[in-house]
Amino acid sequence: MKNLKIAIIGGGNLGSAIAKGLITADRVSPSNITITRRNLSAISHLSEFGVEFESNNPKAVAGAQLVMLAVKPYLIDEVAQEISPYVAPGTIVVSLAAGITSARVAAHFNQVLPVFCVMPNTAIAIGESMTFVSSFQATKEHEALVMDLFNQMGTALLIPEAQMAAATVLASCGIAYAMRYIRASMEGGVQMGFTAALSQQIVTQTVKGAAQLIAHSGNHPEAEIDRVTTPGGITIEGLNEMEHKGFTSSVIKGLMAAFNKVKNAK
Ligand SMILES: NC(=O)C1=CN([C@@H]2O[C@H](COP(=O)(O)OP(=O)(O)OC[C@H]3O[C@@H](n4cnc5c(N)ncnc54)[C@H](O)[C@@H]3O)[C@@H](O)[C@H]2O)C=CC1
Ligand SMILES: O=C(O)[C@@H]1CCC=N1
Repeated sequence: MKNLKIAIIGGGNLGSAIAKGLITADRVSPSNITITRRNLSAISHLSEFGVEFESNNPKAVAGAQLVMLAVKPYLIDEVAQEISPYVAPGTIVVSLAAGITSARVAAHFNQVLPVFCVMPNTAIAIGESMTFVSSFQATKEHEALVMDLFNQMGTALLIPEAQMAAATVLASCGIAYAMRYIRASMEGGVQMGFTAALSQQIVTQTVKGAAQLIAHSGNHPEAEIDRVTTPGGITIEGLNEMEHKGFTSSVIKGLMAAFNKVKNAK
């Protein structure tokens, strides 16, 4: 794994986060990772990690054993076409583009290649991603390699591609929805008199504790809520007011709006 040569095409938010995650996990040598972007100065901060930079995509993929496509979905066809003649036989192609099928990516290559759709979230930069993987034209060995790679940077699950749209919404977009809850709570904290910085510290630790409680116990969240909620007490006042204002319904409606968007991606 250390010697695996990886090209990351598109050093934006996700591509850079993956580069950092790979290096932090210490399973791939930084010098074996090449990251591309049209404007290289925008990713110069990654030089401290020891990765290679390249503005020429064909050069970056030549010699790579695994190529990650981390450009916006509307650029996937163009980039796959561009690199197709330079990709060595047997190269593993990982598409990170939300809403783009692996068959569509695979069709751009003039040879049969193992293609994976991989959907992480930005916590991949710190090894805490929830990542989904689906495979196309791949062997069990390819699957094991890709799963091993992404399991180094959080938790990876192999799923049928048909579930990828829902997975994208719940985990990849989901990290933004969780952040929005954190921000809302922080604003409440400021209104109650905490500084923004202290409010952030309090809410961050509280949300981390909540996530770890259910992760460790496997309990349903409502069982943990029951432990907090004194009958006729303070917590239930807040919970019920949030529900009167449509908290659960808002979250589900937001998820479904995102789900419809990703299912209709072009
Ligand atoms: N940001 C996220 O949390 C997640 C993003 N994704 C997917 O990852 C992909 C990238 O998303 P982001 O990183 O958010 O976008 P981004 O816009 O931050 O990054 C894309 C990068 O590709 C570069 N680029 C554009 N054309 C290029 C080319 N021809 N050659 C090399 N680089 C080129 C852009 O300059 C940009 O820096 C998208 O397809 C998105 O659906 C998937 C899961 C999560
Ligand atoms: O918002 C987006 O389109 C991308 C896909 C998943 C997370 N970010």
